[in-house]
Amino acid sequence: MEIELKNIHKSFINQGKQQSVLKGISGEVEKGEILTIIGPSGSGKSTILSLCNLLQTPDEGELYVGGKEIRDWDVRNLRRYVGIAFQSGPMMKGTVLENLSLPMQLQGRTLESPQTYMNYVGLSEELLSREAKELSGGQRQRLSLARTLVNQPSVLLLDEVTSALDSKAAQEVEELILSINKDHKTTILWVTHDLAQAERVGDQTWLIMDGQLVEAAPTNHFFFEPNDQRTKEFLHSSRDII
Ligand SMILES: Nc1ncnc2c1ncn2[C@@H]1O[C@H](COP(=O)(O)OP(=O)(O)OP(=O)(O)O)[C@@H](O)[C@H]1O
Repeated sequence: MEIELKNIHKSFINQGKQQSVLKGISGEVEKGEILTIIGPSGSGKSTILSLCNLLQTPDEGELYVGGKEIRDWDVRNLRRYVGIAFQSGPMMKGTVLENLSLPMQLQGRTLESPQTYMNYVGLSEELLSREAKELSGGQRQRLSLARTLVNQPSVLLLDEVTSALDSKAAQEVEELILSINKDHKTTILWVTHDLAQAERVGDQTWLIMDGQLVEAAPTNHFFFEPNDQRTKEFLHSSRDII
């Protein structure tokens, strides 16, 4: 098992009040599997991702990554093992090469053959000397994925990585992610608002509502024959909106 959550709780203090955001989440993700995580806005999906690479720590419960409890991981090693990419593909000031090299630079190393990474994600090598901020949304997202790949992560956490892109770029980035999964057996936890995408790419799907895991099932099963009434209602109302 690559990821295992056992009764995970997480609260935040917001405006002086304690807000319980995850209320006892338990679930498992196998090595090489793509888990799609769906649910209403504010239900706790991104918080689950943030626990898996120690951007946050759980208040209660156990979380195993690669068989090791999250609190036993050295943060720097964990972040090499678990890569994360966000909606906007955030870049620092500087060239594409500087941005791509960042993970190595942080380890005091140099990135060998940046061209290989550029080619892999479908970016021209000529872009290496350009300012990263000048890239289009789709190019930035490709670069952001390339940057996570530099560490050869076993797990990738994806938070709405295609939702800011036009449909062509979104499709291309989606295909890129599927080939990363296939080529490297990377385990992927993929938060998305796009239910059609969750259905297309997932092996397993979770529905999170109000900090609880309402339903976890193989993706086909989840979309065709959901068990829980709340899943049926969520799928129904979301499809109405689309
Ligand atoms: N670092 C934080 N500090 C305080 N509150 C937070 C923090 N991170 C998340 N929250 C709160 O936790 C709740 C769940 O947030 P989270 O981002 O996990 O939801 P989500 O399901 O990913 O939402 P969305 O689909 O809108 O991205 C929200 O009410 C949010 O305000």
